[in-house]
Amino acid sequence: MIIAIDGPAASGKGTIARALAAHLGLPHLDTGLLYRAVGAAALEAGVAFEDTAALAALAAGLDSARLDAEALKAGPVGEAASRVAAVPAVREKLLRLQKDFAGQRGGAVLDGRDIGTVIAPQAQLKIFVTATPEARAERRYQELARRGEAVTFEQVLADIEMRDARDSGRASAPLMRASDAVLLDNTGLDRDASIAAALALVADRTGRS
Ligand SMILES: Nc1ncnc2c1ncn2[C@@H]1O[C@H](COP(=O)(O)OP(=O)(O)OP(=O)(O)O)[C@@H](O)[C@H]1O
Ligand SMILES: Nc1ccn([C@@H]2O[C@H](COP(=O)(O)O)[C@@H](O)[C@H]2O)c(=O)n1
Repeated sequence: MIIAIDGPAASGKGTIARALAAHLGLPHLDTGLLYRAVGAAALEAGVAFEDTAALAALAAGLDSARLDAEALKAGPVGEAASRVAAVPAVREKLLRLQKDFAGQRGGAVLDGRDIGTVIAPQAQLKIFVTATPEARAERRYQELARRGEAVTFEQVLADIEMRDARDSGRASAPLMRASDAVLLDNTGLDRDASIAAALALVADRTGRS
């Protein structure tokens, strides 16, 4: 069974994806980490976001087995990820890896922006997770504060709104709800309630509880 989870920044899609994967015993891929890794590599190498050939080369050379999720979740990397993710040649280089992960025997859970629309349109269950920008910014602000990053709520909200606009507005595989995706707005739901709502969708769709 393939489960595709998409949604805007800090909506909680990764939290849900991990929980569903653990519950069902399926492998999970946080596809945002791939774009974050390319963005981080571009920042480190001083590659301009306009240099699409160099960005594509960074994506092609990515070692997905050696991603440091903790380091890649740092605030500035998200903005860089969103910039490189708008480059079609970068997306092209990361496509095969994601499609292969989705297509592995037994199934998988993937979360990102284009899983239900591009990576795994054949998924048995698609969930589009969202919440208000303010709720999402508060969650991410608390997370960054716990990590010791010196940011304000306003900065986090501005970053999220800018990223959402870029991710939704780009020509290549924009952030959007697949026509057959179930909408899960978890604005008023805490972490556990959000996971429970997603588990109920799994049970409803597959009969597995
Ligand atoms: N329903 C919820 N209520 C409150 N906090 C939540 C909820 N779901 C997730 N969180 C917390 O919000 C933060 C963002 O969640 P998560 O990383 O799962 O979002 P995401 O959509 O995967 O983010 P990203 O855009 O970085 O991929 C985390 O600190 C997580 O623990
Ligand atoms: N399938 C995806 C996943 C992510 N992106 C881009 O990466 C950025 C960072 O992703 P997070 O999930 O870690 O926030 C995101 O803002 C997107 O630009 C993508 O394009 N497609």
